[in-house]
Amino acid sequence: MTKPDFDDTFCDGLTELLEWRRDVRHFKTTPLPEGLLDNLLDLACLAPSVGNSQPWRFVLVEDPANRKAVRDNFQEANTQALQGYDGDRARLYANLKLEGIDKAPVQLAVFAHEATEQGHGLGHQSMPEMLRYSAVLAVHTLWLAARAKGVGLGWVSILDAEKVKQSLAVPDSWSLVAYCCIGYPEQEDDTPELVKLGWQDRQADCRQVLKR
Ligand SMILES: Cc1cc2c(cc1C)N(C[C@H](O)[C@H](O)[C@H](O)COP(=O)(O)O)c1[nH]c(=O)[nH]c(=O)c1N2
Repeated sequence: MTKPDFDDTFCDGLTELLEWRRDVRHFKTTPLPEGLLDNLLDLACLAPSVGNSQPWRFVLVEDPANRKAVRDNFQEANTQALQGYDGDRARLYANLKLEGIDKAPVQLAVFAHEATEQGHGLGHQSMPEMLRYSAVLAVHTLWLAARAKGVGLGWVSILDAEKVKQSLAVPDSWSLVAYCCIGYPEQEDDTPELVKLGWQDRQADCRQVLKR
């Protein structure tokens, strides 16, 4: 491959991509064009991984019964989560939409294969969580690649992960990292929904670095 030249125009575009990547919960039902999901997954697989283990495992959730199981799972976990809040915070939480499982045309569960032999154990023997972190990076790469094509992704984690594993009949050695709702967003924004709805502002001092 010819070495690319990441010129200023590219860098400005990359900045905009990072600024305009959103967690999407409101989707159009329009399906993705043929081949686009495969293309996005190919790009996700370019993510870095501990020992080059590439431990991400993708499950495309298409069966309506499985989608319903995940939706029911979310509703139960979300009801429990709500009980952890009181007063105004509880009222605010109850009004948040925290998943797009109802409409997203593509639903993708991402797992980390915790027993993979790929990578020969390099880099995660003392820190086993590195395999899960590697799968997280695949999700983030997918998130950005999707946004670059105008496709939104919403990460759902308000779930009982073990029940998701059972519903989708995946191997025991896989752990759930993300349940991704994917599709065209109803609207685009440069501000996170949780900021707009008053749940959590962006930190003013997010660049604060301790020096030791
Ligand atoms: C690990 C992890 C897990 C979740 C999320 C993100 C990440 C990184 N986010 C999305 C999260 O709320 C969102 O990223 C922030 O609010 C910031 O908004 P933008 O992603 O910048 O739009 C998320 N959102 C949601 O509505 N339901 C969820 O269960 C989760 N879970």
